[in-house]
Amino acid sequence: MINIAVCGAAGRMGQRIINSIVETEGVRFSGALERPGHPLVGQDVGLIAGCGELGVAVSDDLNGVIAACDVLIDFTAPKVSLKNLEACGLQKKAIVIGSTGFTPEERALAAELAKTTPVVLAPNMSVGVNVCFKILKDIAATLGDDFDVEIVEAHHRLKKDAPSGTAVRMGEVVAEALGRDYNKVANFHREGITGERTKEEIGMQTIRGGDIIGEHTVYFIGMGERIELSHRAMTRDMFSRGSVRAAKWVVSQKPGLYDMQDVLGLR
Ligand SMILES: NC(=O)C1=CN([C@@H]2O[C@H](COP(=O)(O)OP(=O)(O)OC[C@H]3O[C@@H](n4cnc5c(N)ncnc54)[C@H](O)[C@@H]3O)[C@@H](O)[C@H]2O)C=CC1
Ligand SMILES: O=C(O)C1=N[C@H](C(=O)O)C[C@H](O)C1
Repeated sequence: MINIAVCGAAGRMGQRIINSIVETEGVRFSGALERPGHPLVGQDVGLIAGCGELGVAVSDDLNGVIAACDVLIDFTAPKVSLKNLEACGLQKKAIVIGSTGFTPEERALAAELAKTTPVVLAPNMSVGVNVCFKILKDIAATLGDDFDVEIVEAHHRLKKDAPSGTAVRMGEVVAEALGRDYNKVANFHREGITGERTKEEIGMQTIRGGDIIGEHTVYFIGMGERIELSHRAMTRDMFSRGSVRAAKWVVSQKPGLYDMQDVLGLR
C-alpha cells in the first residue's frame, strides 16, 4: 500500500486529487497540507473535498505530513513546491509536482534538488496532452520552417500564471524540433506597428475567463493550408488521476527529475 499526502489540499486540484486517491486501488490517503493560517486547517479534508468524512484533518505541519507518507502530491505554486521538494529530499520521500509558472532558474533548482529524491514535475498530467506533446514533435519536424507556429491557450479567470505551463511546454517541444531556442523565439505580445511576422517566432497567446478548465491549440499555418492540434479539458479529473498514477510510479524510481512522458512510457 502506498501512502499519499496532498499539498494544496483545499485548492481546486487538491480536492480532486483527494477524490482520485480514495477511488484508486493500492494507495492510501495519508495527509493533507494547506498554507499556515488557511481557514480550513483542522477541518476534515474529506468533507471539504466532497467525498465524505475521511478522518484526516487539514494540517500545516509540513514535516509531520511528509514523515507519514511515501509520496507527496503538490499542486500549489512554484516557490511552495520548491520548498516542499527540499523537505521531501531531506526525508528521502518522493514528490509529484503539478504546479506551473516556474522560471528557468526555478526549474534548474528543481533539477538540482531532485538529485536527492525521485521527482515527477509536469505541467500537465493528462494522457491526452502528453500524447499531444509527442505528436507535436513529429508534426513540427516534418513541416519544418515553411509553416508558421502560433499557440493559443485558454483558462479560468482565477489562474495565476501565463502562458500556461502546458503552452510553454508545447512551445519548447516545437522549438526544439525546429532547432530553435524557445526563450529567444517566443513572442508573447503584438500591438501597434509590429512589422511582418518573422519566420522563427512562435506566437504565444493567452485567454482568461470564467470557468474554462484548460484549452490548448497549436496552429501550423502554411500557404493555402493549416493544421490545428487542439486539446480541451472537460474536467479536472484526468489531471488528478494522472497525478495519482505518477505517485504510484515515482515511489519505485531512483532519485532524479522525471515528467509524465516518463510515467506514461512516451519518451
Ligand atoms: N500539472 C497539471 O496537470 C495541472 C497543474 N495545475 C497547476 O496547479 C497549481 C494549483 O492549481 P489550482 O488547484 O487550480 O489552484 P488553487 O489556488 O485552487 O489551489 C492551490 C492551493 O495551494 C494552497 N497553498 C498555497 N500556499 C501553500 C503552502 N505554503 N502550503 C500548502 N498549501 C498552500 C492554497 O491555499 C490553495 O488551496 C497551479 O500552478 C496550476 O497551474 C492545475 C491543473 C492541472
Ligand atoms: O491552472 C490550471 O487550471 C491549469 N494549469 C495547467 C497549466 O498551466 O498548463 C494545466 C491545465 O491546463 C490546467
